[in-house]
Amino acid sequence: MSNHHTSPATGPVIRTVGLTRHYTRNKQTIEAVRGLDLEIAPGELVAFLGPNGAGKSTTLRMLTTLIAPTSGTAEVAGFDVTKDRAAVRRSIGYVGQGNAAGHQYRGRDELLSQARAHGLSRRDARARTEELLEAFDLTEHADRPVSRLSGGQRRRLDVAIGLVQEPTILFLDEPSTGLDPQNRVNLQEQVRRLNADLGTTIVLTTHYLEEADALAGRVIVIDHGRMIADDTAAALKSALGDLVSLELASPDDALAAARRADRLPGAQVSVTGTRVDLRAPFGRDAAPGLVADLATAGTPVTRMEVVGPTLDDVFLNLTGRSLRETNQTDQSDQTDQTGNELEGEAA
Ligand SMILES: Nc1ncnc2c1ncn2[C@@H]1O[C@H](COP(=O)(O)OP(=O)(O)OP(=O)(O)O)[C@@H](O)[C@H]1O
Repeated sequence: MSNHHTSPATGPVIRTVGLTRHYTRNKQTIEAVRGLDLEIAPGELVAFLGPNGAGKSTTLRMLTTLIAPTSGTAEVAGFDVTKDRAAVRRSIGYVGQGNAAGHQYRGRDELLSQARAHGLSRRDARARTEELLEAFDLTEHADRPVSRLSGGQRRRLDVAIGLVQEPTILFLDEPSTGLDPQNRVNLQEQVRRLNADLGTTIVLTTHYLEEADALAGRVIVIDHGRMIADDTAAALKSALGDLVSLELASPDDALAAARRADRLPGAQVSVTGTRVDLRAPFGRDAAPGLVADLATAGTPVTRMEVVGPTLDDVFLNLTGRSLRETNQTDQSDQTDQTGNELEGEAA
């Protein structure tokens, strides 16, 4: 089902073994990333999904050579991120969480000079610039100094700048944070196109479930510095299965129905009053048979609802917490964003 396993002909473009990063804060050790083993093949589109503070940015910053691993190794484009930093940097594009554009410049000029710096002809540079301005809804703001753009407009410009050079491996750290839904969709479209048309390997972080789901490809779920799942969104969801909710005539009937539902392979069953919730792989397919059985047994179902699983259900099942709630309540880790150390000059 999943197509992300390395093909023997090419080998991975990103490989980590036991990749680990600790921080020390107030004499306490924070294990931001704990023993990550990962292989990403050329042309994959991978989303790291996890709540704030899960270790997504730290992983990306190690892979882009901005910070050094505490232990373990990582190779990007065949180069070691600690021994061969310059070579790694030449091979990748990176859009961090901060702002990339110079404040006094105009957005259009920033894009143009980036495009020229990456070797595009004047004509191609102009075409690429206009295309990106259009794609990110920036055309009418393109002649304003960056300092006078809104936060969302600046974020869009950052991502556009990261896309100018069309690198073979592109890292995007929370590219759509701060974007409105329309621009988020535009961005996803750009990312998908880059991946599909040019075969660019793309690794991005997100805490938006919808984004990881929509970009599909491969989703790596990270929590507390560890990889807790790694597959396509579709596979992660289908392994969890559909939620089938049955309404019975009485609580006693509900208990009887639950006992029957419990026999389905892989079923997780709970009863609330007259309602039976059943989560099972292929729950949708099993539901009609179950309903028929219950009718025969004299405990008929009065109402049934089948809901497909979401990635949030997947996260909830793995961690016992909802990713949505985790992101709403766990804002404390956000405060440290600017305190990130930078070892050596930026890429
Ligand atoms: N420079 C730093 N010094 C100390 N602790 C840090 C530093 N950078 C990150 N951390 C801690 O490491 C853990 C992982 O942080 P990281 O930024 O990698 O998470 P994240 O999943 O990217 O979250 P976010 O979505 O908020 O960026 C958090 O507990 C964070 O507070």
